[in-house]
Amino acid sequence: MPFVAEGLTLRFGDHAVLDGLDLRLEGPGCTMLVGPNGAGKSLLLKVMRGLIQPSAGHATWAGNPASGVTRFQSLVFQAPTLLRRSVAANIDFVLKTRGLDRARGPDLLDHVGLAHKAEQPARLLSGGEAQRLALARALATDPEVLLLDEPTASLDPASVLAIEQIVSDARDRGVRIIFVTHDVGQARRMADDVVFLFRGRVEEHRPAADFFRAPASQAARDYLDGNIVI
Ligand SMILES: Nc1ncnc2c1ncn2[C@@H]1O[C@H](COP(=O)(O)OP(=O)(O)OP(=O)(O)O)[C@@H](O)[C@H]1O
Repeated sequence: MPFVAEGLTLRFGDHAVLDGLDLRLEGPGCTMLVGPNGAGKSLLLKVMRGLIQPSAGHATWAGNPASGVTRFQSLVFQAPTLLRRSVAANIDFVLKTRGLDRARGPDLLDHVGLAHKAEQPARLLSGGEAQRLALARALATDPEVLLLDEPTASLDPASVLAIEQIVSDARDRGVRIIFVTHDVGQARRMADDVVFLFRGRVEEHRPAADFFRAPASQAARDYLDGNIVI
C-alpha cells in the first residue's frame, strides 16, 4: 500500500512542525525514520496513522486519506498501554473486538516468547516483555502496515534484539514497516531505506546503504557523526 505525502504541513500556532513535506514510500520493506529531536518524526507517524489532520497538503495510502485506512495498520508507541488483565486477555480482547479467530491467541504469544506468561497479569511484565506483548497485539490483526514509534527506547539490549527480530520477521512476511528511532545502530540494522527528517521536511530519502555510506546533506552527516544537530 503506497504512501504519498505532498506539501504536508502541520502548524501549531505560527510554527510549522511539518513544513511542506513530500514523501513517497512504495514497495515492501522497512523504512527507518530518523532525524534530530523535534524534526517531526512522531508527528509524521501520527499523520500517517490518521490521528492528526494536516493543516495543508495531504497524506494518502493508495490514494485514500490516512484516517480511512486505519484498520489495515497497527501502531506501537514507546510506552505501550496494556489492559489491566492477563497477558492472554490482552491478545484475546483484540481478536474478539476485531472479529478474528480467537484460537490464534496462544500462537501469537508464542511468536513473541510470552506463552509461559499467558496467565500472568500484564502489569507485572518487564518493559521488554510489555513491548513484546504490544507487538503481538499489533500483529494480531494481520496489518499491512506496522508503524513503530521508538518501540525499543529505554529497553535493555536483549529486549531490543528480541523486538528487532519480531519486527524483521513481520517484514519478511510482507508487512510494510515504518519505524522511528533515535538509535543510529538500530537504523543500520533494520533499514531497507532511510528517511532523514530535518526541520519538518524530508532532507534525504535514500536506500540504507547509500545513506549510511555517503549522506548527501550536512545535517545528516552531522547526525551520523553524533554531532548535536538542532
Ligand atoms: N501538540 C503540540 N503542540 C505544539 N507543538 C507540538 C505538539 N506536538 C509536537 N509539537 C512540536 O512539534 C515538533 C516535532 O515534534 P515530534 O514529536 O514529531 O518530533 P520528533 O522528531 O519525534 O522528536 P523526538 O526525536 O524528540 O521524539 C517539536 O518541536 C514538538 O515540540
